[in-house]
Amino acid sequence: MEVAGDGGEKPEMEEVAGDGEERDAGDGEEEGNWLIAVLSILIAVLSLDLLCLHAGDGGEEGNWLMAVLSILIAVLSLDLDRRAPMIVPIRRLNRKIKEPMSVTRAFRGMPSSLLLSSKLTLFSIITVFHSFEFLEDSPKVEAVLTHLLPPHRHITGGRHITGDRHVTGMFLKMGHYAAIWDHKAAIEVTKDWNGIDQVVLRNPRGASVSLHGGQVTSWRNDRGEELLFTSSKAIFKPPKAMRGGIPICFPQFGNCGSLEQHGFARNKIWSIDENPPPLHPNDSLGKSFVDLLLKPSDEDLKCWPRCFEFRLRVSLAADGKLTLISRIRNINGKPFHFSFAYHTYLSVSDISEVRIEGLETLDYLDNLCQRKRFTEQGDAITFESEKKAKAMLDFGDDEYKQMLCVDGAIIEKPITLKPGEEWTGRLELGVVPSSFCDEG
Ligand SMILES: O=P(O)(O)OC[C@H]1O[C@H](O)[C@H](O)[C@@H](O)[C@@H]1O
Repeated sequence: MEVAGDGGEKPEMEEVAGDGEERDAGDGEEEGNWLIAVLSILIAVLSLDLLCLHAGDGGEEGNWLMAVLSILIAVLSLDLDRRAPMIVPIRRLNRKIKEPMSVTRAFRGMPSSLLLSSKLTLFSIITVFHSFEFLEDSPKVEAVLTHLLPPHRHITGGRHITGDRHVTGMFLKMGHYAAIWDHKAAIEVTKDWNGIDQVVLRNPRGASVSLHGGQVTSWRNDRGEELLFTSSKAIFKPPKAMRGGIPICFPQFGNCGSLEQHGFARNKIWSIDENPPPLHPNDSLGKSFVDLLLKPSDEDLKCWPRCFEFRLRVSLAADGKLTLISRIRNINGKPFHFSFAYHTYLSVSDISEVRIEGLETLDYLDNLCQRKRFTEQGDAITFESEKKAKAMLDFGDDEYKQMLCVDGAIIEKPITLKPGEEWTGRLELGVVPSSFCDEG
């Protein structure tokens, strides 16, 4: 498998050419148009036939109308193959929004007759994008400590408090690195500890993602140092997710629902999606990445009867930034709700030196206090002890000192997806020079 920017994947940029651009015949969409055209010609012939049969008996007006309309539809459908005029307004519309291609290209491969109804989907995607972003700035936080850590903040050193809280962060920065660009970005499929396929991203630092759970198990800096935590007591046996890396919690976070703890996605075998709906070119070019797919099995449908497709892109940029993009789609049936988390186990050298900034004044639910709601008062969260490690089989008694979870999550107010709608949630992890290190 090859990566974009390395000659392997057709650059997605080609798809964003000008509004009047002609589309390639043979891009897969013409099948629907041809079908409509052939059906329309058939109706036209039938109408003309009826016209002959009933000539003079007063019913021919309706038949003429149908024949003319069918011919018109046939001509339009054939024309769609050449110019796809219905796609143009959607492209124009997308120009006005932030992420045009991620939405426009989601329409590819659909018969043109469905494009109009897809516009509704377009808006719901945007709404979801916005509501997801809204949470970052909202002083009234709906989820448990939902916030985007602002750039140039650091995680290191500080004051001490105790807690087991859910902290959500979409961009987390820490430590120090020097950037080196390596054009030999590539991915490689190997086996994980259980013989299950895992994808290794090399760009030039490394990251690994197992098809078991779609779980990122490793993310390294340019010195080969591991940035994600894995417990020395981790159990590497399905069906449980191993303790470490970035397990995906879906369709439920924690035990707030009828499903198993953190939902079933982290315990399932995902597949590699060779032909995913495209994302923005910036999400591909110059990065090594893999697209994974999870669809419900018959067994999943018994405990959670919702028709969904969960696409996960894991990508590694040349500067070492790790990005996870989840796209969850309701493919038919009834609306459904879900909660979600990237359960990000970060490796830290000493938890007593860790300091999380950027969450002040936000609300949180404290798991160690029966999920009571509090408002964060301090200028940073720090840790002085813990209360759960000893009770956890797959976690060393003292390992809490080397581990910190800061999750991008939707917890308190689940996402609702109507049929055809898609939700996207993005997690970006980067390493930046710490101001604390600089001061040192
Ligand atoms: O043990 P797991 O099912 O993997 O859950 C791991 C952890 O997930 C969340 O962070 C919960 O708040 C913790 O209470 C729980 O211990």
